[in-house]
Amino acid sequence: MTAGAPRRPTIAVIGLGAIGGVVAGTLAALERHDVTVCVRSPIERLVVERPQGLVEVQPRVLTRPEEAAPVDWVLLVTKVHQTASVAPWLARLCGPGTRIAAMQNGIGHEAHLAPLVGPATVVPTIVYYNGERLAPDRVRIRPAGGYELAVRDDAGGRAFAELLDGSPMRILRSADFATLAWRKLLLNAVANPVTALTQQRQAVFRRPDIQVLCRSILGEAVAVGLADGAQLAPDEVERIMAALLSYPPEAGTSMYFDRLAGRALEVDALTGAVVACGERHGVPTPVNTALLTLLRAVSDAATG
Ligand SMILES: NC(=O)C1=CN([C@@H]2O[C@H](COP(=O)(O)OP(=O)(O)OC[C@H]3O[C@@H](n4cnc5c(N)ncnc54)[C@H](OP(=O)(O)O)[C@@H]3O)[C@@H](O)[C@H]2O)C=CC1
Ligand SMILES: CC(C)(CO)C(=O)C(=O)O
Repeated sequence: MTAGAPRRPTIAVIGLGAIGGVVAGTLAALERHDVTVCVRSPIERLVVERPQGLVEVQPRVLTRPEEAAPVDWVLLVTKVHQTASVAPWLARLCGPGTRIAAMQNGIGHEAHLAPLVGPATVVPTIVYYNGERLAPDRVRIRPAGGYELAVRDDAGGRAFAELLDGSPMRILRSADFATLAWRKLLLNAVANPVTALTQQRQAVFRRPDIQVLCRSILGEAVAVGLADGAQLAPDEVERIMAALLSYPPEAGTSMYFDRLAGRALEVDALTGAVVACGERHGVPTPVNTALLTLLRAVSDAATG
């Protein structure tokens, strides 16, 4: 750094998979930040395939938490069931001024993360783009809908959005983040289980019989969301169906790729969250409960 030049924001990305790889590559390509990736296996470079063209970057790579020091931003981009395993990274990277963008599907991340982040502030972030990991050092983004990301319209959310200023990422700032988080959970309640259980990419949602199933999953989940305080619309089921069908047919889902690879599924944070919330509010969820049972059996067999 030259004398007098402003200090570059420091950003550590934990979870260099489909979503983390895209955001790490996008941030590093801006050349405004010091981007570090925290990984289990080192990489030489990171390539992001975007509709705007390829980006190739060489972020700083750390493989051991002991090498890490507090940063301005941590981007937490593991699956939710992997969060506990990154506690040693969080312990080293989080200081009083650190903000943590929780770029994970599901709801309630501030509460889940509170025991792990010490004095740092959690900034929940919704991810709409579809990511696919093609190799440990290569990812692809498939955008869908009007935005790639959404944040709360508060100081933390706005600061996160500023990190990506000048990039192709379109970021929604919302005064009703809780409702957006529920809408994203509704999308995941159909997209992820159906692709994982059928082992088919999102083309499967073009089938009329699958659409009937999706509407029953969503009918229950919308009732749960409303009971939980989300401001969902009277035609919410159809809105989510339209959002689902806005993804390209060749897109997978995060759970589909885990199923293909024989990894544990992020089931408790998604279908599990709908069922657990339904139980709390006394809203029956028989279809989602059946999916939960099937997904847990698949996931347990994979890790067994
Ligand atoms: N994929 C998608 O299209 C979308 C995903 N999401 C959400 O984003 C989040 C991330 O999903 P996605 O990117 O698909 O997941 P991936 O499985 O592609 O990536 C997860 C990454 O976390 C890493 N990781 C896990 N545990 C550790 C650890 N202890 N130390 C270091 N690294 C670790 C994995 O590393 P390793 O390779 O070593 O296992 C992997 O690189 C999830 O909550 C998902 O639901 C949201 C929107 C879309
Ligand atoms: C909405 C969707 C399906 C986009 O990829 C997703 O969030 C996921 O794959 O987990």
